[in-house]
Amino acid sequence: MSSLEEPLGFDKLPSMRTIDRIQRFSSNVCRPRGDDSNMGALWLEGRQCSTSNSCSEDSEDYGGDAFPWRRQNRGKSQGDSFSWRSLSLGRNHMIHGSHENCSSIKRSKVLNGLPMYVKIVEVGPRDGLQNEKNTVPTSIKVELIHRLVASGLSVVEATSFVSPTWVPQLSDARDVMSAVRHVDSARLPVLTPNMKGFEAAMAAGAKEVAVFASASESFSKSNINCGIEESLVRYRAVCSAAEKLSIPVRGYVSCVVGCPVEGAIPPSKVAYVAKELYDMGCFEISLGDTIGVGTPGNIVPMLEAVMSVVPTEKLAVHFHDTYGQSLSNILVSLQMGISAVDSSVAGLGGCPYAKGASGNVATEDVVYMLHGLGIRTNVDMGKLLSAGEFICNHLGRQSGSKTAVALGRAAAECY
Ligand SMILES: CC(C)(COP(=O)([O-])OP(=O)([O-])OC[C@H]1O[C@@H](n2cnc3c(N)ncnc32)[C@H](O)[C@@H]1OP(=O)([O-])[O-])[C@@H](O)C(=O)NCCC(=O)NCCSC(=O)C[C@@](C)(O)CC(=O)[O-]
Repeated sequence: MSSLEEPLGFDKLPSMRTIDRIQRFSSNVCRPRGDDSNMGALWLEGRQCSTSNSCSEDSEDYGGDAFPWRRQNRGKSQGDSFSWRSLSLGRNHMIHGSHENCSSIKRSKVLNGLPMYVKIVEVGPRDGLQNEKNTVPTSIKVELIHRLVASGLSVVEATSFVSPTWVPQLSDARDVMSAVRHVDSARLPVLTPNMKGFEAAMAAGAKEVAVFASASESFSKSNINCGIEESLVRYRAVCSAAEKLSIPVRGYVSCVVGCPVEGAIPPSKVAYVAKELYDMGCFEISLGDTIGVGTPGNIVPMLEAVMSVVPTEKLAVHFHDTYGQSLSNILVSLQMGISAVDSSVAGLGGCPYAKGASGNVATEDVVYMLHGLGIRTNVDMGKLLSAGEFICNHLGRQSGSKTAVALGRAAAECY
């Protein structure tokens, strides 16, 4: 067994003793109801509601030492109640996800440190499609972006201004960006590996960019043809040019727990690269488990190391689901105070330069879990499902989202 295949122990994990107190309310999707038919909704022990209906922690019941990393993600709620929009699955069939309000949420020692709102960064049109063998027409990519934005996602990574030799699938970056540049209801960042990419992105109308470094020297070389230090020099140039134009720059760190060449990556290396990106001006650092080998056992120490040098509210997590660990990794990240999560519609994705990398965690599955936890995302599940169905139909394959498959099956059974 290689070091990547060996899961780490549970000694770093928060206690899950009370997890069995969570009771899931089942739903009958064929029978429209407005009361308790919550798709994925959980009654949580541990959240209390003030008169303003914002959930608060029961700090007395909840010894602060148990989760020393719990911190500031309070007060992100933008509304007064958990109100699920009705989810349309077909002609006459609706799933009502009304969670009523948080007064219905009971107390939980395990789950009450979670944020009230999670920002989802949809990476499907970029990370999701970059590895597709067959060329996806520009018009399909543009339509996908429009559908994802229409579902309520506030950030949709649109494409990459990288070398067309390296990533042929995204060689239409300029045309994609030109077609969506006037979208103003969401942010549409694009990847830029160097100044050439940055300048091309600006010329095409991009208003936000992302740079992507690696915590693995070998992966950096195979992905962007230079080592970590040289990549940081390039990204400093991009950040400096971006600052002059008031363009926000997001920073990625890939291979945060494992590299296809080097194996396990020490948390200190991840922390180093994350801090460099932060110091050069990246407004948010997304920590990518590029090949999906992480478990909460190694994600927790990695996050602890990064959080010691970069503020928690500046961090996002980016998981690939190779070993089916993404949702547990996201949950533990939320418990540690993170409230920005990358995901890809229908679970599309994988890096062409990371052997063995599978799809990103599916946005539908993330939204299902978050809504089940009573966490707001502003995403309309019905519209998200339809965006996933659209791209899967085009690609001629079943969705990689278990939620999409289950809800699709449930809808079909209604006919
Ligand atoms: C970085 C380079 C460009 C270096 O590639 P290089 O071959 O070393 O570049 P070069 O500077 O030697 O130039 C060679 C040619 O490429 C051109 N070139 C140079 N730059 C650009 C550009 N921006 N756009 C278009 N063309 C470009 C340049 O103009 C020149 O053209 P020529 O003169 O020969 O005609 C290349 O390695 C590259 O594009 N790599 C990107 C690979 C990629 O996109 N990988 C997937 C990203 S996913 C990821 O990193 C992980 C993440 C973020 O998803 C998180 C996670 O999952 O964990």
